Amino acid sequence: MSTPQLVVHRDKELMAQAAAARLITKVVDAQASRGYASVVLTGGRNGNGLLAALAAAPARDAIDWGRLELWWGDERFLPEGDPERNVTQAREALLDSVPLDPKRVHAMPASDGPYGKDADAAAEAYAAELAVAAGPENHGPVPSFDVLMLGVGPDTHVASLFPELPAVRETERTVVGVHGAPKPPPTRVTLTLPAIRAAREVWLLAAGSDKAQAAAIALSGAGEIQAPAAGARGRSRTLWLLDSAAASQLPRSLYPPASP
Ligand SMILES: O=C1O[C@H](COP(=O)(O)O)[C@@H](O)[C@H](O)[C@H]1O
Repeated sequence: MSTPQLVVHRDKELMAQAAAARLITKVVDAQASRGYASVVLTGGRNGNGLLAALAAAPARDAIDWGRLELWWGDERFLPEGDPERNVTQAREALLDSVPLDPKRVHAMPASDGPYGKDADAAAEAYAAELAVAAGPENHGPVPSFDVLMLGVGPDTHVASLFPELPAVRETERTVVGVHGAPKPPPTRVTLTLPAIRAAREVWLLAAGSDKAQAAAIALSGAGEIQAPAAGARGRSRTLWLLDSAAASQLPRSLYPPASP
């Protein structure tokens, strides 16, 4: 697993634009070398900000949208089309305005879908979908995602892995249902840390002063059960993309002050 690297931008707008530019390059490179790219999207303000910046970037046309596999790191287990669902927000920010192949858009099940209100069954089904997509060259029952993005909650949660809840302790299953999440809605579906760690690159997005303490805790040696963001690592690269407000409480050893 890789050691976290940090990139700090002036503000959240610049962070979103720079992350969008970085994602375009990553996807174009993967498509050039392998024919397709696979990306895991995150919900939350910073993830949606990145998607909106991508929608506004002229270079977005460099991506072959029909050869992009999209997955989600977590979902709020709500009815299809609910405005609080991560996929609904992603569609609004970007997905509805680009020519994706619907067969390659792997949204997590909704609470009015085939599994009804059973978030555990929905999680099992998503795990099976991931397993089908994983090839023999992959490291286990999930594809080797090119980039897996994660927002970071003020409590250090990533995806729907909240501190101390059973989901963050999962070591076998790749997707689990979450019950009693401290952030609404209480029922969710999430990738687990083993699935997250199958990604080539994991990018953690943190902008705003409400993320400063979480970033400082996760990057200062905290355990992943207490601070799930600390356990989110990519196989080749772990990249924290921050704005200066979110970086404001980092220890100086990690983020030295700018030279005069
Ligand atoms: O509920 C969620 O929250 C986190 C963080 O969101 P933010 O708005 O505080 O940035 C997000 O990463 C996750 O996907 C989402 O379901």
